[in-house]
Amino acid sequence: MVLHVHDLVVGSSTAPIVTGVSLDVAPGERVGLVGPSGSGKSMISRAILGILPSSLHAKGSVKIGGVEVIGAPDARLADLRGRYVSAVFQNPGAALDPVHTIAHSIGLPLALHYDVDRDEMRERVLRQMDAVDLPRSLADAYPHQLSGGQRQRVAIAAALITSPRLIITDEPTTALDAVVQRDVVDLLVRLVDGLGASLLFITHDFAVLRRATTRCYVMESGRIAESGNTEALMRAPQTPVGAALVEAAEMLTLHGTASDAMKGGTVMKGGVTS
Ligand SMILES: Nc1ncnc2c1ncn2[C@@H]1O[C@H](COP(=O)(O)OP(=O)(O)OP(=O)(O)O)[C@@H](O)[C@H]1O
Repeated sequence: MVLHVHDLVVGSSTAPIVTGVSLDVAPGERVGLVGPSGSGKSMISRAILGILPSSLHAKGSVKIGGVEVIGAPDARLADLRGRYVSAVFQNPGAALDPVHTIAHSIGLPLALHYDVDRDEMRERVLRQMDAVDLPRSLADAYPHQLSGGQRQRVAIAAALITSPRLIITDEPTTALDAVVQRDVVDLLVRLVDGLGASLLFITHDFAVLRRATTRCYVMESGRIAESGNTEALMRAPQTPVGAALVEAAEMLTLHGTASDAMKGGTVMKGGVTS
């Protein structure tokens, strides 16, 4: 297994947040973790990445590529995060450093974890920009000059530049409008499949999950309520929380209209569209 979570408990000294979650992600598999706001999805992703707030603790087992994460020393976790597992979070505007160029942000994981000379770094960054459909002319631009969709492409480029085996995304497209959201999800799926990597896609939105995953776990109040094939679960959810999330997704749609397309294709300085 690329990711094996067994009986994970996350909480503070007074309150449990995640209460005994087990889940698996196989090599090359795209798996969803879906649940209402506050159900504990982000705490699971943080426990997996070893970045829980200091007031919270984790018990149980989280193995990434067979390596136990819970209780592992920080240096080992940092190395694992750089080489084996990457994350893409919501709101890349906040995640990207405003004083650094796009090329710097994309190349940073490579610079931190591998010995790569300047010319090779530039070439790898430019190739990575091609892979996420960002024009090379943006290499020396700054995050504020890009649209939300372009910034999310920068975050994806940075997350994938080290060719990780597992990518964890936590609501990566929530801040984007429908058409840009669909394009970013499709791009992520294409790149993850191209790398032969695995994806754990965290969201509250089944409409997005259907595009991104083949199997999913539904969370409610810190535990897994049900799991199964994403399409099958959407056709026949077995729990009230599953049914409510599917119903909510049916009211939204990822098939954009002409007016969505107008909104999505925001023309940026230099005539670049998102
Ligand atoms: N530092 C913290 N200390 C104590 N409780 C916390 C802390 N951070 C979050 N929580 C609580 O943990 C619960 C789960 O939060 P979490 O962010 O994992 O939910 P989520 O399913 O990801 O929700 P959303 O979709 O809104 O991001 C919430 O009730 C939240 O209030």
